[in-house]
Amino acid sequence: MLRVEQLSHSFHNASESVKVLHDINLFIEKGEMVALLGSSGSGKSTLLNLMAGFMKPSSGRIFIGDKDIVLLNENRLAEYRRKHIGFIFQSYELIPSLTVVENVELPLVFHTLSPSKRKKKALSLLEQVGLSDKTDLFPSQLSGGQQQRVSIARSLISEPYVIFADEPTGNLDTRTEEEILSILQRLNAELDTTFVIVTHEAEVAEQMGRIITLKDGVLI
Ligand SMILES: Nc1ncnc2c1ncn2[C@@H]1O[C@H](COP(=O)(O)OP(=O)(O)OP(=O)(O)O)[C@@H](O)[C@H]1O
Repeated sequence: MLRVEQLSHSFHNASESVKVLHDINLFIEKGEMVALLGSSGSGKSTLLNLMAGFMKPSSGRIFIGDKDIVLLNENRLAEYRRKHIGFIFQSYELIPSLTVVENVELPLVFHTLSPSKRKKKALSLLEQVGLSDKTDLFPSQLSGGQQQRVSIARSLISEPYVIFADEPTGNLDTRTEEEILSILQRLNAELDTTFVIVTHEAEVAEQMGRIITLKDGVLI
């Protein structure tokens, strides 16, 4: 369901062009939970950002389902991302002025679903991540692990084909990391949502169904 073919990417600055991904090919099945493992600078975030449609590759193809997202123009790509792709960031990226439930509802603002149905859905997801008692608080009133659980609920609300997570436990202590990983594993099993999780920690990667390793921009 997620297929990358001959993907390469270079960054250009004033004087030079630096190639950071070299001819990447990979296939991820629906419902898989995959770790993208590699040391700092190996190109993990670049690959994730390309697959999530945050930027365009220098060359290659990225199919999500049967759609090559590289061919979409900026507007179409933004719409596609909003409807079909979920994202979990290391630093949560919640909106501080919105409550927990409003943050979770946010990806559905352009959706045709009525406000009451949106809220119902958000509350149900917050229950699934164990935050039913925090729905009307603001992000600053939550711990890091709780904020990450809000962002997990938010990533699921549009029922995306795939959720990309960039070092989702990078800011958390070991015990909270375990909690977050077990929530992701449970959601993966229960909802059959596909997860691609970037990490530089082998212990985190070992808890996923499959490990894809990047070294110096090459899959090994
Ligand atoms: N916008 C950019 N402009 C120029 N070079 C970049 C840019 N973004 C990333 N790079 C370079 O591309 C390479 C891969 O970076 P990337 O962030 O994908 O690695 P990473 O494996 O995710 O690293 P980390 O674990 O430290 O986040 C690095 O050498 C980095 O310096």
